[in-house]
Amino acid sequence: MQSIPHVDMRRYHDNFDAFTQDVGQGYEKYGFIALTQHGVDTALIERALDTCRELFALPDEVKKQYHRPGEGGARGYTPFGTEIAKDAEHVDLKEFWHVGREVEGTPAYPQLLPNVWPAELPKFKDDMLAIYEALDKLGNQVLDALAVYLGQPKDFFRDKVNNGNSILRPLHYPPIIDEDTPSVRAGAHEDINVLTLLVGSREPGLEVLAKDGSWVPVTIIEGAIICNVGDMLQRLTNHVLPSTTHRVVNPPAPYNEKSRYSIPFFLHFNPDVMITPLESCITAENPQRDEPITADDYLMQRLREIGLIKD
Ligand SMILES: O=C(O)CCC(=O)C(=O)O
Ligand SMILES: [Fe+2]
Repeated sequence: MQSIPHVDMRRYHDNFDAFTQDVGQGYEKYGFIALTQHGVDTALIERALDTCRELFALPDEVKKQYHRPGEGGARGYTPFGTEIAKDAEHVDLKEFWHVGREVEGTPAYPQLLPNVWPAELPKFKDDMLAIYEALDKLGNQVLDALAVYLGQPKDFFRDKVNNGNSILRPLHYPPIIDEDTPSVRAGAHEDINVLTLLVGSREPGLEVLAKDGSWVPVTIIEGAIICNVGDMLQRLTNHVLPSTTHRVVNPPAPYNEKSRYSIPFFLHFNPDVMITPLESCITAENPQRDEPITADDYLMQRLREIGLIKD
C-alpha cells in the first residue's frame, strides 16, 4: 500500500456505475479513499481552517466556559488531555470543538442537542455550519454509491442518516512542548461512526495501518477530502468494509513546534437505526460477526471506552 486510492467525485454524476466500483473496491481494500473534484468550495475549506485557528487561539479560560462535561463532549469545547484512544494508556495531545446538526424547532431525536457557539467569535457559527452542510451532502453521495455496491437501492442510506447525530469536529493539536511525552497527537483508533470525511490538515502526521501491519502516511493531492469507513459501517457490512485503524503521530523537529489543525466530519446513523449485518454480506466464509444493536446504544458504549462519557 503506497497511500490511499483517489476517487474522482465527478463520476458520481457522469458514470455512477464506475464511481460505485471505485468507492466500493477502495473501501474493501483499504477502508480509506481520498475524494477529488468533490465540489466543496476551496475558499469555504480555507476559511473554516482559518476560523479554527482563531477559535483555538482564544484564552483557555474563555474556551473552558464552553465545555459541557455532562454531555459527553457532544457539543462545544473539549479541553486538551481529555480524550484517550480505546485501550490506550495515555491521553491524546489535542483539543476540539463539537458542532452538531443545527435543528430548528423540536429535534427529531433528543440526542440532537442544541449547539454551543463562542460569543467571542461570531463567524465560527456560519463557517462551521457551511462546512457541516457541504460534508453531509458529500457523505450522502458516497453512501448512495455504497448502497448500490452492497446490492441495496441507491437511496438505502438516505432515511437512515437524515437526522443522524453527525458531528463536525474542528481539532487543534498544539505544538509538542515535552518531546519525551509518552502521548501522541491521536493514538491508534478506529472511528465509531458510519463514514468520516476529513478536511484540512495542511500539516502531515495522519497514518493508516496497512494489512501487513505497517503504518502508511496518508499522502493526498492538495484539496482532496479523505473519506473513511467507521465501525458502524463495518458492523452493517459484516466487516466486508473495514474500519481501518489510524493515528496522528507527533512530527519530528522542527515541525513539532507547529500546531496542526484538521476538521473531521463524523457522519452518523439516526439514533434508532438498528445496525443489523446485511444479508448480502454474510456468507459461509464470512459468517455473521456481530449482533444487531441500535446506533445510539453502540455510540454510548464506545464513548465510555474513549473517556468522553464517565459513569
Ligand atoms: O486529525 C486528523 O488528521 C485525524 C483525526 C482523527 O482521526 C479523528 O479525530 O478521529
Ligand atoms: Fe479518526
